[in-house]
Amino acid sequence: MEHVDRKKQAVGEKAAEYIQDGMLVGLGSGTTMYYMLQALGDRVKKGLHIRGVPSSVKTEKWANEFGIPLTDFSEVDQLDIAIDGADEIDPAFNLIKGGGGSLLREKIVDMAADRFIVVADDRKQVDRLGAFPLPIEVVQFGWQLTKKNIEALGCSTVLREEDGQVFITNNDNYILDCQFEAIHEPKKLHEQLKQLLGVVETGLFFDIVDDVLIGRDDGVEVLKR
Ligand SMILES: O=C[C@H](O)[C@H](O)[C@H](O)COP(=O)(O)O
Repeated sequence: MEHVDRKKQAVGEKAAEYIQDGMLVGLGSGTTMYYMLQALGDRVKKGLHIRGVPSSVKTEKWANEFGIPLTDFSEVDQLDIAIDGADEIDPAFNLIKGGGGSLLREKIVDMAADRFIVVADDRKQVDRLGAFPLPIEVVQFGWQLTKKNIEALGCSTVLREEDGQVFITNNDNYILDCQFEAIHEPKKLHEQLKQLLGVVETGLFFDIVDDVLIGRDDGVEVLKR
């Protein structure tokens, strides 16, 4: 296993310990979450009773493989806890998410939770957001116009592709990866972007994180709001 994967595994396993019997759990997406789901599956096999709401088709598939019982927002409208990965985390616990293209469902799931815990390895900690291109989910129709309107806010954008094909989200939208010089005011930028026709959601998450678990060489560091 690669060094960084060991850190992801350590935080994933630590995060699974936060989940208590009877909880409704928001299940984030990404490679770090894979290890959380694996550890949670082990606890379920040992008798833990929980139900999870997955934030992507891939997370749903992994949860099924690990035997984690699932539900959805037709049955529940509040979650006890959500655990999710991140692409960047600043000192104020603002996040960039969406590197895997799941930002919209993740935001719906994470914001429905009473407590939101982020899991990441130490490469994700930054002083200021923006080195990682900000993923923005846009509707397919007229995406070229939406791209120009986003770029007018001061960034360059790339339409995301995967395996030579345009990447399509679980919600049948596109992702524009937007490189700003630096993101000084995440909330303000998010609000400006949301005004633009064609923008479905941004990968900026703010004001919702409770704890951050960081995987380091010497173990897992727990940062509290
Ligand atoms: O769309 C993907 C999500 O926001 C992920 O949680 C994020 O990209 C982090 O993923 P990973 O743990 O694979 O670095």
